[in-house]
Formats: sequence, structure tokens, C-alpha cells
Amino acid sequence: MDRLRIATRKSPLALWQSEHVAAALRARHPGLDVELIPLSTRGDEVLDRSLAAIGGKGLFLKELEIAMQAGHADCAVHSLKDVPMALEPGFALPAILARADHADGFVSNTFDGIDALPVGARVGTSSLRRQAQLRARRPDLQLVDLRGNVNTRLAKLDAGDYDAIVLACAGLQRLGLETRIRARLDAPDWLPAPAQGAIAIECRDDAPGLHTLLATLDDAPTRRCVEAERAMNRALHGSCHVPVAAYAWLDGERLRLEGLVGSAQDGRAVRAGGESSHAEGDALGARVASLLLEAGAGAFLPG
Ligand SMILES: NCc1[nH]cc(CCC(=O)O)c1CC(=O)O
Repeated sequence: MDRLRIATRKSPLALWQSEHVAAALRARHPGLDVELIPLSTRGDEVLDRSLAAIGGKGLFLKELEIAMQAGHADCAVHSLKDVPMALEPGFALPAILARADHADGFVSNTFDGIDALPVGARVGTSSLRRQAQLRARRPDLQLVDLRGNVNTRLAKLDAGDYDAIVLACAGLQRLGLETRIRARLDAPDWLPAPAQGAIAIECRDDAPGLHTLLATLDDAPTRRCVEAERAMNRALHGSCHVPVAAYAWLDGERLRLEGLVGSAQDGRAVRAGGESSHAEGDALGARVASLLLEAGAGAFLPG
């Protein structure tokens, strides 16, 4: 293989992540000609409705998968947190890169953190997971929808539409915007989306040579953690329709997982945690999901 075409979304963050993967592949495989193929997806184009209303996270992948199926691209680069728990049949994730910052960040031009917000302050986020955790801490806040790419969201904050917004630290850092983070919202107090901060590479599952090439970028410790988080989400039938948060980390010989399911309406939430050996992340995710359901998570999950 001497040429590799990477399908990517066109947002500045998506382009940064794909360029990052391209650079890592060029460094590891000198002589490999790596090229980006920027494509527009429905998830990027439809900004006036919530993601849940137009069909969920898969909308960010579909056009890239069509390009791979048609032979116009060899692989695609995604934020793993935007990848549905069940991949489309015929596709695989040969590489999950070493995780960057997992945390959410509190971003405001006026206030130093959630506790410093005045009563009734307007906070912008369309994420049910972020809404549920904000409500749990501060039932008085006005939560306002905010979609669009990272730069668009920051521009709306700067225009005065919101007192604060919540964004992933990893995205801000990748775009050189880390000075916008006024406070970190760290695990386990505040939990991120399953797999937040991890970049994944997707390709067709019928190309072993390609799979092997891409797998050179896989980070085993990250894969163990995000598999536990995604297994928990999968067992809860999680999607962007439900406020599910999870964070797993390695602690010596043990893999630890902390999960949360909550209500974006009233701030009620249940939490559960557990631990296993490194190799048992799937079972750990399923077990923590069961604990969440025993604690009443079903009340916050659809149907
Ligand atoms: N939902 C959009 C999205 N998908 C991935 C990231 C951040 C990067 C990452 O998690 O790796 C973001 C932006 C955000 O949530 O602020």
C-alpha cells in the first residue's frame, strides 16, 4: 500500500484530528502518501434541529462510510464519542489513538466556574448529559440549546447569547483555544461522554492489509478504557437521546469505571461504579450498567 485517502468532516476540529492521524501515519510509514478527503455530513449541515431529532450521532459518519464503500476513501477519522455504539455492518475501528484530555471545560468571559454563576444564568449546551449534570448542581440555571462546531459555539458565547458554555477540553486544546477554559470539570465529580477525548480510525472490515497498517496507531490502554465506557452505554441503549456519562481509567492492575444516568429536565441522577482486570472492560461496562438500572436509571431512559 503506497497511498492512503482519509475521509474527514470539514469542521476545524475534524480537520485537525485527521491531519494529526495523517502526520502520525507518515511518521510511522515513510513513503506512504497520505491525503485528506474533506466531506460534508448531514450532522454538520442541519444545525436548526437537535441531533436526536434528525437521527443521532450516525449522521456524522454516514457520508464518510458511503465514500469508503464507493472506494473514494480508505479510512475515516472520528471523535470516538460521536461514533454510535453499534458500527454499521462491514466497518471496523482498527485504531483508537491515545486519549487526550477526557474532561469537559467551563467556558465563560465573565464567570470562573459553575458555582460562580448568578441565579438564573444562561448556559448554552445541547448535550443532555451536560444539561443533566448542570441541573443536578444548579437547578436554577437556564439551559439553552447550542449546536454547531466549537468555533461557532464560542462565537455565540462572545456575542453575548450565553453567560457560559461547556465544551470538551480536548477539542479546545487541539484548536489552540485552551486559554478559553475557565474551569476544568474533572472526573469523577463531573463525568464526560463515553470515549470523550479519544480519536478513532474507521475502515471497511474486508481489507486486512489496511487494517494492519492503521492498527499501528492503536493505543491498548485507551482501548481498554473506552471499551468499558462504550459497553456500559451500549447496555443502557445509550445514544445522544439519553444523558449517559462514563469515565474509565487504569489504576495499576485494575480498570475502574464510573457511570451516570440523569435527567436533563430536573437534575435527578444515579451513579454507579466498579472495577475489573484490564481485560474485562466489556463485562465491567455491562455490570455498571446493571447497577445503574438497579439504582433507578430506567426512569431516565426512553421506552
Ligand atoms: N460533539 C462534538 C464533539 N465531538 C468531539 C468533541 C471534542 C473532542 C473529543 O472528545 O475528542 C466535540 C466538541 C465538544 O464536545 O466540545
